[in-house]
Amino acid sequence: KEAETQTKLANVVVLATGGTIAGAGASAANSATYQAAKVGVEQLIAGIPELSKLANVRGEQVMQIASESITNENLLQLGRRVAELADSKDVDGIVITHGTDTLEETAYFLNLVEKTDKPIIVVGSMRPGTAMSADGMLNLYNAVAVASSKEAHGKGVLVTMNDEIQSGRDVSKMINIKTEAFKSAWGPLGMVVEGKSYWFRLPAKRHTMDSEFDIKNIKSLPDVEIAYSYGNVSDTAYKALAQSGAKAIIHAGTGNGSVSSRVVPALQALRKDGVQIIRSSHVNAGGFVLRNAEQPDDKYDWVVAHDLNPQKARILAMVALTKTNDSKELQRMFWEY
Ligand SMILES: NC(=O)C[C@H](N)C(=O)O
Repeated sequence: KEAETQTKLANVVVLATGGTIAGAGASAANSATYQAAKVGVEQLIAGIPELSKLANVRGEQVMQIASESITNENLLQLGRRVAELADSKDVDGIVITHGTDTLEETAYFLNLVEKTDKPIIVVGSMRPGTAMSADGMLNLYNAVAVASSKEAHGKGVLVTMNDEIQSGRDVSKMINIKTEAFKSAWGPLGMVVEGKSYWFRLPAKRHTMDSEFDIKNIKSLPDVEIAYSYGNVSDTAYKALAQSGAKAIIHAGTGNGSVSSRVVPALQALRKDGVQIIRSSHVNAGGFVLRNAEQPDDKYDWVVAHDLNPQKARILAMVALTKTNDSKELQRMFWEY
């Protein structure tokens, strides 16, 4: 009987990349002062014996870094490993443990390029495992629960933090000191409670199986950079980024992705030189940038990022530029993904 239930469990692979979920502090009181990326994947899994009731779980250490240091090469390496595992008949679901600082970028990247309907869950924690009320254990338990569930198939890359199931496309780190850190302007897709998931809505944007992008066809990612806007901003950063080889610049704009009159001439000139200009917004609760609102995008041949924040806009721009450098095509992709 025991053996029978064992064989029915889903096979879930935990790909560990580091972050605070693998962090360690000097004392249990250190919830904010600690070193990220210290604990190995075997130890993370062994720390939660209850996982064995949810799935057959095995771990792989893909890298061991704090996520603020992730590079495009790291993204590609992770993406390729995820694709290999997703292609394997022996794998039913994939969990990626990740630092929270760039978790939203990696989750969105995988959401765009992984051609699978198998569950891919990205998870992190706000406190290291050594701290009182550490959140990593439950977040990881929830990630494995969702990864091993039938209902999570075909819903794109997901993020399980603070008992919520979020779309990897929409979710963003909104605060750096609370365990309730990850939010989406459009709300979570569901909840996971005591190892069971409860769903309320589905992602509307193209992802995974329905995406025109495939990690297997992406050899490298082009240089896309972000320039931040504010009162009295100068055009120095924009020009410098273009000069250093950026193929597209994400304008992390004020409000509705608005552009200072001090910067507009430089952006017009850069576009004429072939650099793609993509207007996003750095407003905290989620921007909503529309074409030809605030700036004449049609006239200047600029692109708008719509509701994608600057760091997510950078991910889509890089992936999109592997296929096209046509601004109209880029804009279509920014509406569809
Ligand atoms: N909470 C965290 O995971 C933060 C850490 N700096 C990281 O992103 O790796």
